[in-house]
Amino acid sequence: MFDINTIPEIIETATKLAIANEASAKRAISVLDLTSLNDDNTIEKIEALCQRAQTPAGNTAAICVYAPFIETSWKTLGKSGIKTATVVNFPKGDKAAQRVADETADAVAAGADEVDLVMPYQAFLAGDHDGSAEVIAATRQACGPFMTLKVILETGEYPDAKAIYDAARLAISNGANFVKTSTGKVATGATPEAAIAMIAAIRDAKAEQNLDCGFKASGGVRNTQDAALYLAIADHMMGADWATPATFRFGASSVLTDLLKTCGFGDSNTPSGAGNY
Ligand SMILES: O=C[C@H](O)COP(=O)(O)O
Repeated sequence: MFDINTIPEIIETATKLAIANEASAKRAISVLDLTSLNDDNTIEKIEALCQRAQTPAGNTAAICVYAPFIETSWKTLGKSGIKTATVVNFPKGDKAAQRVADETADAVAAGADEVDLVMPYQAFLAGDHDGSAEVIAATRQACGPFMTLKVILETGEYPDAKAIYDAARLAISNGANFVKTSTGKVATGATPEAAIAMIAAIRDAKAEQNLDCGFKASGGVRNTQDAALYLAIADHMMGADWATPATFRFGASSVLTDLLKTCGFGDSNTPSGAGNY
């Protein structure tokens, strides 16, 4: 069972373990969902994003785009092996279950490999756990059994780490393949405290329910040092070989520039004027 009092100790240990070097930058690139969720996206910008995901330090795990760009993404990514992720019920998490299921079915039909769902966090925080579970389960069903479903908790809006832990347990029980911290659209994105609560939920769901789930840190992950700290938290809590693209992701729009710089590539892989799609 999760003990909230262990958080400072875990952060202290992980901070000592976190090293912002080339190895951790390369590892972060391999688990990165390179994200562009801006209102001014265009086909050309998403094509450039897909090119950028194929970096001189290795491919990212996925790109994450709004639904109208799913087809552009998978066509541009071709046989690179990089997945196309999209978002549903985004960013407020306030749509009815049937509407979210329809949105998900459309994303699947358009060729998305992965769906990032905003859980009805406001309803959850108001005590409506059944309503939240219904939306997650409906999305799981629309995805089918094999598609990767990431459930965004929007942890910056929660009163404490215990509420984050409880929301993560609810998401995992209802079919999440990943629990993800944030949309990037509210003031507070990923934090080490939220990561620890969510990874504790992942660990407990495995031990108590034999359910497998991964973790995605998103929102405000800006540099190699940030990435190294989240990887060190996962290594410390789950073991050094746990975090792979199947279990761990970063969702970030701008971290790639610093990760490449750490790998010695400067801005050479950054198209002019880009860096924050
Ligand atoms: O899912 C990822 C977030 O939308 C990206 O947030 P960011 O722009 O703070 O990196």
